Parts: sequence; structure tokens; C-alpha cells
Amino acid sequence: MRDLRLTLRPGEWVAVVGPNGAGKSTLLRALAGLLPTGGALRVGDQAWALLPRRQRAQALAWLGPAELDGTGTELRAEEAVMLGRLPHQGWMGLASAADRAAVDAALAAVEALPWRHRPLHSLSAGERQRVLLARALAVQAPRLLLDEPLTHLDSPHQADWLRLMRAQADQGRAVCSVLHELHLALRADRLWVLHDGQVRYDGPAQQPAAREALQAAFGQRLRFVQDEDGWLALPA
Ligand SMILES: Nc1ncnc2c1ncn2[C@@H]1O[C@H](COP(=O)(O)OP(=O)(O)OP(=O)(O)O)[C@@H](O)[C@H]1O
Repeated sequence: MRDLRLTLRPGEWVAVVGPNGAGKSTLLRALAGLLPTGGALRVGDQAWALLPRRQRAQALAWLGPAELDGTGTELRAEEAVMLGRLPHQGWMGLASAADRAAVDAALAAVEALPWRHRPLHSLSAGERQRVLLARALAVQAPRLLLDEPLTHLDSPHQADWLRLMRAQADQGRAVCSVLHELHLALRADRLWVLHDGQVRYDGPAQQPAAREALQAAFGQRLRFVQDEDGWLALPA
């Protein structure tokens, strides 16, 4: 990937879309500082790489693709979510009242409270994904980078996720999510359409130019329909 110039703004939800192999995960990892890159990655006017690790961990919540299948761990759901609080804890890792409140709120947000004490390996794939989402929420970071957060989620929980991300943006957070669910991606504030390692579109999700870029990226294999909330993309 080269010649990228992208800005993630507070209060804005960006959906990163494009066909398989377009470079979406690569871009997200580069944005999180997880890949060596040329050029400059900045938070405000500060160089990301120069920030202390703890400050970076507080500044950014990360959810990777297919992160955890739960095998080989006895970690319970609420313990996994508490990992999101590590950047806020001292060296002994003692949970404060604020940490516990953040974990409770995150578990409630993904409707995971009833099975908070269950080990991850005993949960279904969708339930585990919701725990990972709760872990990202529990960080309470001003930026959330989420790679395919809807994997394994049923339709109602996908809709819940949409409302959650909208609420995060409304609270002033910047949300950047790689999505294959184009019908939901078009509900984002901004789209980054990727194709062959290039950003082909960076702009409002509901603009005609966004739909043109999507058609080009997906080889004219989409069909757009309108409902009361705007345009949706379906397979042609
Ligand atoms: N570690 C790696 N080494 C070499 N090539 C890689 C590596 N990771 C990804 N690639 C290649 O880089 C390109 C972009 O991969 P990336 O995972 O960013 O795509 P993506 O848009 O997220 O795709 P998908 O929708 O399939 O998840 C692909 O062609 C892929 O084969």
C-alpha cells in the first residue's frame, strides 16, 4: 500500500470495505501501529511510535479478526473483558471500582451478563465474539479499531452492534471497522473503499460516488436498493 493519507476523526464511524485481499486488515494493522510503515502515523500532532506503550494502549482499543477460539484457556468471559482494563491498572493488575464498572457496562452492552462466569471455551462462537467486543468497549479508549467485528453475530446482535458504534461515535469516539456486511457499512458516517491496496474512495457513505466506488471494487456485482434509512448494498 502506498500514497495513503487518511484521517480518523473524533465522533465519526468509518467503515473499511473492499473485496477479499484488498488490504483492509493490512490497513487497520498499520493504523494501529502493528505493522512497520513508512510515512507518519500521528495522534493529533504527536507521533504514535513515540508515545509510551501504556498511553498507546489507553488511546486505542483493538479487536482483531477471529482472535480467540477459547481452546486451551480457562479464562472466563468477565476475565477476558477485564483484560481491556490492563492499560488502566497498576503493575499488580488490581481491579479498581472503575475497572469493575467498565467491565459490567461492557458486558451489559453486548448482553453477556448472564454468562459472565463461563469459560470462553464453553461459549458459542458468536457469544465469544461478543465477549471480545466487550473487551474492546471496556478499554473506554477514544479510538476503536475493529477488524470484522460482526463475525458469527446473528442479525439482531449485528443491529445492536450498529447502535453501539453509533453511540460510541456520539460520545466523541472515533470508530474504524473493517466490514464485509455492506448493508451495515453503508450506515457508517464515512467509507474507505479499498481495492488492490489502494483507497479508491474516502467520503460520506451515502454519496453516489461511494456506490460507484463500491461497484468498481466489487466488479459491478452489487445491487443498491433504498429504504427509509438510505441506500443498501446487496449481491447482484
Ligand atoms: N503476512 C503477509 N505476508 C504476505 N502477504 C500478505 C500477508 N498478509 C496479507 N498479505 C496479502 O496482502 C493482501 C491484503 O491482505 P489483507 O489481509 O489486508 O486483505 P483484506 O482486504 O483484509 O482481505 P479479506 O477480506 O480476505 O480479509 C492480500 O493479497 C494478502 O494475500
